Amino acid sequence: MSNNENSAGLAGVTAGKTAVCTVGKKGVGLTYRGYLIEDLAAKAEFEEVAYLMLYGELPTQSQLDAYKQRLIGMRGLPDAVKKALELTPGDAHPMDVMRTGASVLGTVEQENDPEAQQHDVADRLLASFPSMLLYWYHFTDSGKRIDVETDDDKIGGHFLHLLHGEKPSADATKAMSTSLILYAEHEFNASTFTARVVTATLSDFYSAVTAAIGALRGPLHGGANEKAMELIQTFEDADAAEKGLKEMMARKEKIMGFGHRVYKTHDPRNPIIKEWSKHFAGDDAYKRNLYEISERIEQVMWDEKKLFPNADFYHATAYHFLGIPTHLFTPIFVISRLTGWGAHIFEQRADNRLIRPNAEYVGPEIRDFRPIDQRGS
Ligand SMILES: CC(=O)SCCNC(=O)CCNC(=O)[C@H](O)C(C)(C)COP(=O)(O)OP(=O)(O)OC[C@H]1O[C@@H](n2cnc3c(N)ncnc32)[C@H](O)[C@@H]1OP(=O)(O)O
Ligand SMILES: O=C([O-])CC(=O)C(=O)O
Repeated sequence: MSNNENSAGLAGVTAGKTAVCTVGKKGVGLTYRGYLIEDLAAKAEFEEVAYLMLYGELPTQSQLDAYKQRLIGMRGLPDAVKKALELTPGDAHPMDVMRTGASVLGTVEQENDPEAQQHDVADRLLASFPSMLLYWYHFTDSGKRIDVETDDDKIGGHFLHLLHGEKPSADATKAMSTSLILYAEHEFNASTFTARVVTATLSDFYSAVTAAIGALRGPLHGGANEKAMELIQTFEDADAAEKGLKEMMARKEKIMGFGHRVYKTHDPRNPIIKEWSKHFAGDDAYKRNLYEISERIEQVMWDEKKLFPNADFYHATAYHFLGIPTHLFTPIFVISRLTGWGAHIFEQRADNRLIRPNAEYVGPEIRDFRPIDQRGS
């Protein structure tokens, strides 16, 4: 491990080894186990990428078919989880619902023998996260207890089916699959590093995942896609966005969905999801306006600050055009990133050492202790 001087936020510090992913490596912006994100997004299904993450190699056709069937069979929720979701308030943030759902499942289907169980636990969470989220969503919205076990073979299609109550179009399913691929993995980002820290204490898979969800929830990480949507919707048109953005920058406000700790000029995931956003905007006046507002924000951010959209920015309008409510955006990131977290949890377990860095002490020198009755009022 290197030990840099100015390492606030561990910026620039190499905190361990991984064979899962490269981020910002010259010439190859993002790779999962050696495969370019552009190839995976264009040519693979999300379930292939999930398999690559969790089992180490791309599946053959028969392995993929079997894997999809396995995931379909793992979508049901135990009664205890349903009851807990029914008791969770409708105004809870859906990321808290994901965290709670994962935690309750971990009490019912405990991981007591990681070596034997860890793949089952990872697949179970992957398969049942959409069920948890949308069971809670419909129950608290309308009191309806939905059947969470559709026969859609793709997780993205299954998600949209549960959300809207009808089978999605092929286009919508493809867009969701691409989105899930883009969000699946990103080296030592804050949530994955959190999962590894928890794992390194020899804790269980569910604890690592619930902690990771907590880290992903914040607007400096996964929560940025929701904040980006809220921002885009505050502007009437592109000109108003330009004016508003400049005022925000004058006030030194952060614009969510822009900038990145590792990428310095662009995020390779952005053009891929931007294309889907543009595709769904089409000629529809309302959607076109939101897309144009987004493009103007992108332009202003580059002209004024040389900051570029990260993976979250155009995910906002892409999801919005798919009819997904804004507060469900970051939970979709959870469904996808579970695969990356899983890969890192397995990798950490295979070559473990407690993660426990030092701190530079900046507090007071040793001083006299005064009993409480001598400290004044
Ligand atoms: C999928 C993901 O998790 S991608 C990241 C999602 N998060 C966001 O979009 C939140 C907005 N972006 C940010 O806050 C940051 O760019 C981060 C958190 C992604 C990276 O943070 P860091 O590497 O610590 O960079 P830091 O926040 O120090 O920014 C460096 C400089 O750029 C500025 N800057 C960075 N991002 C932004 C932004 N989105 N809006 C305005 N200014 C920004 C900072 O104010 C800072 O300026 P200064 O040097 O004048 O103080
Ligand atoms: O790598 C990061 O810091 C954040 C990010 O883009 C991700 O987790 O997808």
